[in-house]
Amino acid sequence: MSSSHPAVEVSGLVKDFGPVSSLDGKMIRVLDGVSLRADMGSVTALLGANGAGKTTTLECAQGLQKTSGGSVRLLGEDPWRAGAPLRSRVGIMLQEGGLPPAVRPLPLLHHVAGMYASPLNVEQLAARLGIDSFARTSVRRLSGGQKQRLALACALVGNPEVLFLDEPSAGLDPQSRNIVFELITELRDEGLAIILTTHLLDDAQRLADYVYIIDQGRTVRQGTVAELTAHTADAARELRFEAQIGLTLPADRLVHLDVSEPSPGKYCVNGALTPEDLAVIAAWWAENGILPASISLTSRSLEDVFLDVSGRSIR
Ligand SMILES: Nc1ncnc2c1ncn2[C@@H]1O[C@H](COP(=O)(O)OP(=O)(O)OP(=O)(O)O)[C@@H](O)[C@H]1O
Repeated sequence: MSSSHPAVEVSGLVKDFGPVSSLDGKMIRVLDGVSLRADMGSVTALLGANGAGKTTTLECAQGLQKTSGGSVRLLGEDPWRAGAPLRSRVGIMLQEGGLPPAVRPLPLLHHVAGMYASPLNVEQLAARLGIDSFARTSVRRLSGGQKQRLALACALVGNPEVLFLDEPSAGLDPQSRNIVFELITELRDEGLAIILTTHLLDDAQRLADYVYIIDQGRTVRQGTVAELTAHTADAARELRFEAQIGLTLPADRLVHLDVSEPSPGKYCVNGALTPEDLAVIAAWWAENGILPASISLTSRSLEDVFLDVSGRSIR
């Protein structure tokens, strides 16, 4: 497996679509300077809201879309000009799946496997992804989550070095999601480069070694999940607890924090909480004979980072 190049290197990527009739025939710029790098043996996530430009970035990196500017390298080559040898080293799972409706899963997987020099064992892969349980059903009758698992198997069966996954957890129930996530982690540990898109912060948080936040066609923040969530200057935490309705919290002793009762009996203290603040709150509970029904303390999440950089929630 070659590791002399990054698996994917995108620099200043620009993509225009059009001409668009509703814009008087003008072009529309959907990517305006996306840069990223994905390494072998790592999971790289492109995280962003619907329409941010994640799929278009992947398609340019895969050579499925011609770029309008900037540069793209896939395993050291220009993917738009590259031929079959490069494509055989790359697995792609598109968002729509692109599966032929009339075939059954196992013949389809055998067919795809037959196009590669050293494919994975079809039966083992099918068993691993639970595809054997719906092996006799034609693609058109599969549920969304079943199609998703089959599309993942099709992307994998050629034994690729680089795997692109567009929204891999879309439509999966929690059990299938765990199976797919375990497989992705295992493939990463075996040395594959995995590049995935997601608008689910939890997916990025659970899977990604490195995250690029894409917003309005630009890379706006990048780093490991730990780096992105650990800006000391704004290391926010949130304390939530449930108790009697209508309590007045000691806001005068917590002046640097945001103290609220967002819904009756549910209290929230937000901001750069210190151990001393927690002691103040615990003392106030004791003084007033309050035993909360539930307490939670959470750290700054990727969601907060996304809010910071884009000014809005990802959902
Ligand atoms: N062929 C096209 N012609 C015109 N505009 C397009 C075309 N393909 C995508 N776009 C626009 O480009 C923008 C980015 O789309 P893209 O699919 O890359 O976003 P995304 O981040 O993957 O979103 P999602 O999470 O919804 O899949 C959107 O505004 C979309 O409408």
